[in-house]
Amino acid sequence: MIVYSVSINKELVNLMIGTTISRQHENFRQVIQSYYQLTKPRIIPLLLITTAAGMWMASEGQVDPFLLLITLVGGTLAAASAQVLNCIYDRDIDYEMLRTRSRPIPSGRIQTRDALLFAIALGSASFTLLAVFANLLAALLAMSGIIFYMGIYTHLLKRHTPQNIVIGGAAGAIPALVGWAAVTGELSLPAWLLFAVVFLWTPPHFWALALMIREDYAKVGIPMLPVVAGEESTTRQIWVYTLLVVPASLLFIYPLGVSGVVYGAIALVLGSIFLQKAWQLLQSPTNNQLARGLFKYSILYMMLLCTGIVVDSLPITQQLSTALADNLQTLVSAIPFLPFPV
Ligand code: HEM
Ligand SMILES: CC(C)=CCC/C(C)=C/CC/C(C)=C/COP(=O)(O)OP(=O)(O)O
Repeated sequence: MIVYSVSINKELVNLMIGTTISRQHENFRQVIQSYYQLTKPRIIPLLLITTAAGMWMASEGQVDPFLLLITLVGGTLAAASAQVLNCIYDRDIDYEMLRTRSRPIPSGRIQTRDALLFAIALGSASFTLLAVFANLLAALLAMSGIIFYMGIYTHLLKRHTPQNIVIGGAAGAIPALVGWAAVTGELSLPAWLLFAVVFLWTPPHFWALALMIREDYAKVGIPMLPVVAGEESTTRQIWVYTLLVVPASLLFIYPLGVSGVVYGAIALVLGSIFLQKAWQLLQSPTNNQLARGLFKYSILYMMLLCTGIVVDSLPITQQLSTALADNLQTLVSAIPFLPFPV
């Protein structure tokens, strides 16, 4: 009888220990998940793609894999730090907006003080990694990205002017500079052009989204363009920036000469679709489906444009384009009585 009750008690204790351990395990998993969410992780891959494009262009298709890894990890840490600081600063409005209410700080899963320590740790790790294994310029640029996003966009502009994302968009374009600087240790014209392309792309990217969620912004008094100026004016400005970004993306080919025909073909196709979608939205400014389509496409556009830069810079692509150009020249010169020399 006694033996029987001892064995039951043992089982009970084991069960309780097991439950406690699995509950602790579950809590730990939730804490990690909350810190992860605090960094707004879905945006980071595209920022890194612009960094990678800068690196490939700067190294003419032959990137040192170790430097690539270091720069992408350093860039991730910097972007994560910037996003955590933004989450801390905006916790009041994030609590009010439907889209952001369940973020870790407004939902009470992470305390502000802990988030601040996390942001400082991420920023310090990024600076150290980039300064030690890439170079000081890349590290300082990444830090300027954090300061610009937090100090200029989030603090000075976001709540005060409908031009917030135009000027603030510069923060999102800095990762492209980080990539170029990590390879060369300086910033030259192609790096600034890549910066300009991301900068000009940001208004169509963001305002298309803002058109869909303008009520949320209006509720918390954020003067996003669709709230202040209405749909027609917003779609007009989206159209203007799309008209600027597409030709800007072609300047890599001429006059800069850092990208070739492969990139040119990709940029032309992508640009035409971007213009078509922005034009359609301009014709129907209140059509949410079109706004959603443009927002989604803007992400695909930047992803593929940067991929185009990378593919074009690869030595194999360069060889193929040279061979293609030579063959074309031979073919053309074989045509008799051409009115011009080849
Ligand atoms: C000031 C500039 C920018 C503003 C205000 C802005 C704003 C936003 C907002 C509010 C969202 C929705 C996020 C959510 O639902 O939580 C978003 C999505 C996104 N943004 Fe931007 N953005 C900016 C610049 C950029 C840049 C420079 C990039 C990368 C190059 C980028 C990449 C993305 C991506 C990939 C998404 C989709 C995330 C998902 O899958 O939900 N954004 N952006
Ligand atoms: C080099 C470096 C570290 C650069 C920083 C790049 C960076 C973090 C860009 C973020 C751009 C972005 C998604 C802004 C949205 O902010 P929001 O506050 O309007 O978005 P929300 O409404 O979703 O909170």
